[in-house]
Amino acid sequence: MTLNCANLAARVPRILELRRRRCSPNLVGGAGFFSCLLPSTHKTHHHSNPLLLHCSITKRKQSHSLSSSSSSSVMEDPKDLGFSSQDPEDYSNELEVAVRAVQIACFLCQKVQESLISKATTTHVQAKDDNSPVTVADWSVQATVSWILSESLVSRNLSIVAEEDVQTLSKADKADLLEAVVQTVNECLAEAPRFGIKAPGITLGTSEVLEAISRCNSTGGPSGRFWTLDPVDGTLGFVRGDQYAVALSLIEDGEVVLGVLGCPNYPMRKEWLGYHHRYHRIISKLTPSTSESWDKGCVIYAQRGTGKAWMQPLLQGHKQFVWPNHARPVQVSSIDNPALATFCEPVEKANSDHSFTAGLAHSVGLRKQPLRVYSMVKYAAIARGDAEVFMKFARSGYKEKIWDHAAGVLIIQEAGGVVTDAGGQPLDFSKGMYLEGLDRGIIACAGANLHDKIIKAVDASWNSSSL
Ligand SMILES: Nc1ncnc2c1ncn2[C@@H]1O[C@H](COP(=O)(O)O)[C@@H](OP(=O)(O)O)[C@H]1O
Ligand SMILES: [Mg+2]
Repeated sequence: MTLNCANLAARVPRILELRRRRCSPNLVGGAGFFSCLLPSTHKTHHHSNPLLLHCSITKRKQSHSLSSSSSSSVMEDPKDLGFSSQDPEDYSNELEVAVRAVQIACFLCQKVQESLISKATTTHVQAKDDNSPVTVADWSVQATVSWILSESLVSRNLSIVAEEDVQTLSKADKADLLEAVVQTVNECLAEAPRFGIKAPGITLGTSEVLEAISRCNSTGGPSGRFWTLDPVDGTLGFVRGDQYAVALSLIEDGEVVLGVLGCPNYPMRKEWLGYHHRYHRIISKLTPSTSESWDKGCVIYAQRGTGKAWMQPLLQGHKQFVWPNHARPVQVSSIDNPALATFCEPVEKANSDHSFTAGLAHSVGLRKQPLRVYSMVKYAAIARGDAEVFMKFARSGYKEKIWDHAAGVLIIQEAGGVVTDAGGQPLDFSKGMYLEGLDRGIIACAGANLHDKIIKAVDASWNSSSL
């Protein structure tokens, strides 16, 4: 099935509508993270979240039109973006809690990754039944985020679909591992006040940590509200000291409404994304941490229907998190010439057929070497305008999980991009834990032109492929 601009418009009218209304396409540049910040007028809305220490959400009065090329360091009220009172529900409280939780999760992952690498220990890396790795960080992040969400969002029944379960951790011979998880969670939550989240009154015990992990046992579905969490997406990248992501999304009645992606190793200079991780580590040791040239790590997030995606740095050193933590808007690239476009894909051949995507790249005129990156950092790269195409074609029979895509898909869409399956249909998050009905593969692009070309190329070469 092919997709041209007309039927894309029919399928994803909201994306195109937002593109028409969007700001100047040049907001994302190679400049430093904190550039483009404009002074703005603020109003403060107090809310009564018991767990947020800093009980204010800062919103900006509409001070310039949407067609302005100005950027801002603050969250915008969806109502300021021209929605009426019937427009999307106000998710600002959930968004703020989710971003803080992901910041804390990134802090936790950085500590665990440093210790894994510096001690060259494999004790805390386990193999799952499918032989994929799982670490102390996976369980600890799941417990921490689950605990923060359940304590912070008391007004709603909390439902979370997440990657890890407690089976391995609960085995008698895994007592050391469980102890390491409990300790990691408590050390991390002790730092929560720095992120504006109240720490537990007393240290969490083993049963509370296990309960927080196993609470994430929802299976999703077509109705109601649930979160998806991939505590450490790209665990292979994580254990290798490379790229990985923390991915949190909120899904309501089958639609992703919030997406938050923490990317602790994302380099602020996009050209570093393609360098080998060992090189990164050598350079980061040689470069003072204050140096602009080696700033890394960000949290990217978006709310459905706002037409904007935001990026903020990870909290550095011993600083206090102040919402919105210097957030600035990000936007997809305006490059639509395949010869100039960068295409990214999974590092592992087992996760996506590199020879099939090489054939597609050749037939649509993508000339650059593929950028192979672990995890949903690839979605972040498209949303930030650092790459233009992401393709994933898993082996036949593999079922994609919703937590591996939900946050990234929404962020790309709100940043102005297009994400569909290889038949041009939107990904369906309403069918439970898996992206049931996914047609062949996933294609995310900065714009409709590139997307259209790739969809046509898939159709042309599919029958002769081995997939
Ligand atoms: N055989 C397979 N085919 C496709 N995707 C797979 C796979 N095995 C695992 N994955 C998914 O690919 C994710 C990693 O993505 P990438 O290859 O882009 O780095 C894994 O996430 P986890 O690391 O969270 O398990 C896992 O969900
Ligand atoms: Mg994953």
